Amino acid sequence: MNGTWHSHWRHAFKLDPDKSIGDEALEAICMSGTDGIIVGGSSGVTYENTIDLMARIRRYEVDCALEVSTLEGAVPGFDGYFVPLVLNTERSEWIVGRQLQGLMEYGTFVPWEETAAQGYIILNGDATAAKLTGANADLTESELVAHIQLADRLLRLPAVYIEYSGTFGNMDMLRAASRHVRDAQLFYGGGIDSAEKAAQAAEFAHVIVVGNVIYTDLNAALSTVRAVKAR
Ligand SMILES: CC(C)=CCC/C(C)=C/CC/C(C)=C/CC/C(C)=C/CC/C(C)=C/CC/C(C)=C/CC/C(C)=C/COP(=O)(O)OP(=O)(O)O
Ligand SMILES: O=P(O)(O)OC[C@@H](O)CO
Ligand SMILES: [Mg+2]
Repeated sequence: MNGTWHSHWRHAFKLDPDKSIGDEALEAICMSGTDGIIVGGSSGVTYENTIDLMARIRRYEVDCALEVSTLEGAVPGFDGYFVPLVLNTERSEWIVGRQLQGLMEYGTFVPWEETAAQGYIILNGDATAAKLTGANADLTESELVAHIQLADRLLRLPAVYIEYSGTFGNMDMLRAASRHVRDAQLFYGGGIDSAEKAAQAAEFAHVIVVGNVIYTDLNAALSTVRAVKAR
């Protein structure tokens, strides 16, 4: 794996600027022992709600990265930036189109040392991100392996993200992905709502990302950190 600011991560929470979280819950998340907080969402992300959330997370020492999903939500001041490229869509707008627009607008301000592309492979067709980007979520295992080779070997992306947002994914698919990743950091996110599921996904992914459960069952969310750190 490449040596970058996120290369030591094993666990991350994803906070959605479009959702509200109280101060106590935010403190518990930031002080949980997680390796990083990712700020990101696939809809309703604006400059205002992103900068608001960043300022609140900034009270804590934890690494805080922005996953840039809209042009208007590109806010300076984060510790790091992830830029998603969706690999399993035929709509070039989501592979390079919006990213080029972003670079035309903010290229001079990008902190390159702290910015990493993420090759997204979206495998839950019901996820907002899948619908938005027209992702082909019904990949066979060999198609998935080809996508991993594309991201890791051909494009040499620093990170590959197996995304099942909203549902716990097929661990056989994640295992297959993990067997074919060589240099990229493998992220997994989707439906982790217990220590058991966190441990299962962490068996194959370098980094597990926990999102929605933060807003429905905070204690279950916190248990996922312990599950990964105890390994
Ligand atoms: C000014 C400054 C300092 C800038 C630094 C920022 C920076 C590095 C800018 C670079 C410029 C640039 C390249 C900008 C373009 C960014 C852009 C618009 C890219 C497109 C990203 C993309 C493919 C978005 C599609 C949706 C997607 C894959 C989002 C990822 C996050 C995700 C899936 C979240 C889950 O969303 P959620 O809402 O929780 O979903 P559920 O409903 O399923 O729960
Ligand atoms: O919200 P969940 O389903 O936990 O997924 C986390 C993350 O992968 C979303 O981009
Ligand atoms: Mg979500």
